[in-house]
Amino acid sequence: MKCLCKSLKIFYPCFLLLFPSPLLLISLGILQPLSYIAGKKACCILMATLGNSANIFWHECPVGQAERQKLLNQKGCVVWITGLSGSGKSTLACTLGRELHSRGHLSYVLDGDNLRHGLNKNLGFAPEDRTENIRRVGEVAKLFADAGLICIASLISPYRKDRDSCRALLPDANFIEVFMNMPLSLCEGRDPKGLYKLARAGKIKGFTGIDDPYEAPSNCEIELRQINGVCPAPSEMAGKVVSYLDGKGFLQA
Ligand SMILES: Nc1ncnc2c1ncn2[C@@H]1O[C@H](COP(=O)(O)OS(=O)(=O)O)[C@@H](OP(=O)(O)O)[C@H]1O
Ligand SMILES: Nc1ncnc2c1ncn2[C@@H]1O[C@H](COP(=O)(O)OP(=O)(O)O)[C@@H](O)[C@H]1O
Repeated sequence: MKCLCKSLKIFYPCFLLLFPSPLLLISLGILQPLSYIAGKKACCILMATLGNSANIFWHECPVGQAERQKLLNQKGCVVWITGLSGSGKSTLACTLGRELHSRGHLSYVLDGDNLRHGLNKNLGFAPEDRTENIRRVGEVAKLFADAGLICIASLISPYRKDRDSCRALLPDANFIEVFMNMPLSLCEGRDPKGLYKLARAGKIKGFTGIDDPYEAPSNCEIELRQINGVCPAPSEMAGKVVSYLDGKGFLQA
């Protein structure tokens, strides 16, 4: 075996030099597969140029998502709550987090307002800033799901293409979009932070629902709305999400 590996070590690079495949030639400079055989193990290192980074390598760790999920007895996923300011996103996120916790499930809330105090404090509310905000949170949510957690993201996330980009980061079933379909009049009537009042007075520019668009989802998994003009209690809405997660098998490994 050792002898075979030694021969491969010598002959494999020579073979590639003498007979480079068209695919290898095309990929040179963009993606360079470097294979080596050592002892009984064969591993493949991918060197890539991604975004603005060159010469970066993916390092695979021995403990994977499946093992973490088994440890936690649940499946990692992202519950993405979208809706107007004042529609009840944060309330639902926290109620859901509490409910999952009481059932013995590990979740984590990524709230737009809170993240803007740290990770996203260099971003404002111009369209490109909102897009970057959602992109970052989408990537963080993906990591939490990979860690095996039920990640609850609650952000206005007003643009459909940005939410769809976050969805595309995960296997489709693992991104559960929850639309807080509450009328603007209800949200504005609540106005717990007085922001709608300021927006109506022209003191805040580009406020979602007033002078910046909110694009309602067209393919969400869960839609929450008023029933006979009454908004369901947060616990009722959280219950719907828990039932969905349970039904799809996320609450077991
Ligand atoms: N111009 C403008 N438009 C909308 N919202 C505004 C704006 N300025 C400040 N705020 C406050 O910021 C909170 C929304 O942050 P998000 O990160 O969720 O927004 S976004 O997804 O990037 O659009 C939002 O919090 P919620 O009310 O919890 O939604 C507001 O309190
Ligand atoms: N299901 C609900 N029924 C009644 N009031 C609610 C409900 N959900 C949230 N609220 C109230 O509405 C206001 C806005 O809720 P919040 O969760 O902060 O919304 P968002 O995060 O979308 O801005 C808060 O004062 C909250 O107490």
